[in-house]
Amino acid sequence: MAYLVLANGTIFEGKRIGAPVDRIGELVFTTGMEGYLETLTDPSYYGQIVTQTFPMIGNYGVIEEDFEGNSTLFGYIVRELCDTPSNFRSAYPLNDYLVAKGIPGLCGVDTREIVRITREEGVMNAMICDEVPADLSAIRSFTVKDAVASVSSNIKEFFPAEGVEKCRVALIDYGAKHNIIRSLEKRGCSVTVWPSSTTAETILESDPDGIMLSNGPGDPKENKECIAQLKKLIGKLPVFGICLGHQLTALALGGDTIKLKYGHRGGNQPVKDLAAGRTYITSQNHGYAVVADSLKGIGTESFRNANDGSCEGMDYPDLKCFTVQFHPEAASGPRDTAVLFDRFVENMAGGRN
Ligand SMILES: NC(=O)CC[C@H](N)C(=O)O
Repeated sequence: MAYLVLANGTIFEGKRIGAPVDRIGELVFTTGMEGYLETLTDPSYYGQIVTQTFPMIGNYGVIEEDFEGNSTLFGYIVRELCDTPSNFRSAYPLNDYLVAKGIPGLCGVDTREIVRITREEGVMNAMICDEVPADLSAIRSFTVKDAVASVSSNIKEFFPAEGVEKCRVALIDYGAKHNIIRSLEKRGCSVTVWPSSTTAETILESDPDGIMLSNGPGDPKENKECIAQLKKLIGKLPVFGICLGHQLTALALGGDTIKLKYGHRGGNQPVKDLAAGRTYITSQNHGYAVVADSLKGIGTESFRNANDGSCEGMDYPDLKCFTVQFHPEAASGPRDTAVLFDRFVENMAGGRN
């Protein structure tokens, strides 16, 4: 028996999976019904213990081609872990992956109850452990720190366009999912991935046609240096920001972000396109949101979450910049908003500011 101990004192009993280590993290849940490999390899989960609400995980094993990045999450909680995967693409069972990556987890946990508590009380810290600690202060005081620096690449990397090169994109890697790169390559863009610590001057010297700002982990406000660099980039070239990239753009332009009660994670988040009046079902993974009102006169809210009314996108037409909170690259989840990559390519093909 092992335990998941929540900061509010609730204790769940379960069976160990993955690496046999104790770990504290921020406990979150994802409602994705598939895509556990993409979840496990999305760098935006750095510092978090992820609970899967879908009751059986691991039944199609591990397929490395589906990975979105490095595994940086701190823990993994499932109702039932399948150790007899059946899929022609599966290379090995999921537990082998968790062990190899040093990710501790629990199975046999009532994940519905975790969701109920998190929805009622808000997101909180928790610990995966073999023995319940007498004092919960270490759990309560944990915070996710230096998240972006911990997951961003240290080196510049180049990915050629598929077919004829139409545009050259500079992608700032705050913890980018691979499918952002693939979505651009497919549309005739070559992509240079830059570490998050790169200066605006270095990026501008490389003479790209546009700048893509990736997703990434942690509190957007922590990234003071990245925000300072963005202030020098926005307005110079077409910009497209996703998730953390959306939040950092808002902060760079003088706007504000807030922490949501329990965030949006999964492949079934309804988002309304405010100009077109239609709603898309989107893939999401975030705990913070932009305060649209804080950007009055600077940008307009383009998308809004149909469940809780939080901001899901901003347009800054004068700056040839647009950003979204959800994930148009999907992986996993619905691909309905992939058309936003086409909009970015059109902005780049239309010339520079
Ligand atoms: N996927 C992301 O980019 C997440 C952004 C940010 N870390 C948040 O949780 O809101």
